[in-house]
Amino acid sequence: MKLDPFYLIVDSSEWISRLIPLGVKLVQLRIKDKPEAELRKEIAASRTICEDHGCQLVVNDYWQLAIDEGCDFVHLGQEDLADADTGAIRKAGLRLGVSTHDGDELDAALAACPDYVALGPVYPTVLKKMKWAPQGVEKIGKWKRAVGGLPLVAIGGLKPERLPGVFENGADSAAVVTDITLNPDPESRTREWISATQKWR
Ligand SMILES: Cc1ncc(COP(=O)(O)OP(=O)(O)O)c(N)n1
Ligand SMILES: Cc1nc(C(=O)O)sc1CCOP(=O)(O)O
Ligand SMILES: [Mg+2]
Repeated sequence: MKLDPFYLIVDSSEWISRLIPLGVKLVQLRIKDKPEAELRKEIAASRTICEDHGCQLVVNDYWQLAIDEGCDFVHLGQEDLADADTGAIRKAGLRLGVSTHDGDELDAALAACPDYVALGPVYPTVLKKMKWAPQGVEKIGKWKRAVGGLPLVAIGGLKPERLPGVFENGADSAAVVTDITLNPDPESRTREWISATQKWR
């Protein structure tokens, strides 16, 4: 399986309606702390937009809602992975991505037979407090050797000028939040990301 090299992460269907029509082909809906009814609505609305634009939709955390709404992927962190029914995710035809931050987490992720593995934070991130120091791009090469043919997603502090180092070290896709959502012109920045990743598409 090949992942698009530009992996956008946003926290609402409103962002999805703004940015996906620009040509984004892989997006994660990452919503925290909302009631289930609202989450379900957000996922359903995002799915419709993604389907209309040929974009794959990844749902973070809420694997059952992702199954119910017929999304493409579920992304799970290590704690969510321990609690999730990965058999049900697969049986429903969804693919699975798993976060990793150290060697033990990589072993646990690989044991779940995911469809991609994410490594982060490659650079410092302002989005959330992390208990891991920035990994650096060299760690991407180490991870790629360990995951073999499995797609590897790099995440954390990524910007267009950091992409050559990320891809040259073996990442297959680069995930981004704040470089786009906190940019004064998110639409233009999204277009920049699409063209900056073209060479790896
Ligand atoms: C592509 C990608 N990589 C890593 C994460 C982080 O997932 P997780 O560790 O579950 O943390 P939260 O995003 O839930 O705060 C991700 N979401 N996407
Ligand atoms: C959500 C998330 N997970 C990470 C991990 O290392 O698992 S880093 C991260 C934040 C990514 O946001 P930005 O592109 O703004 O740095
Ligand atoms: Mg999570």
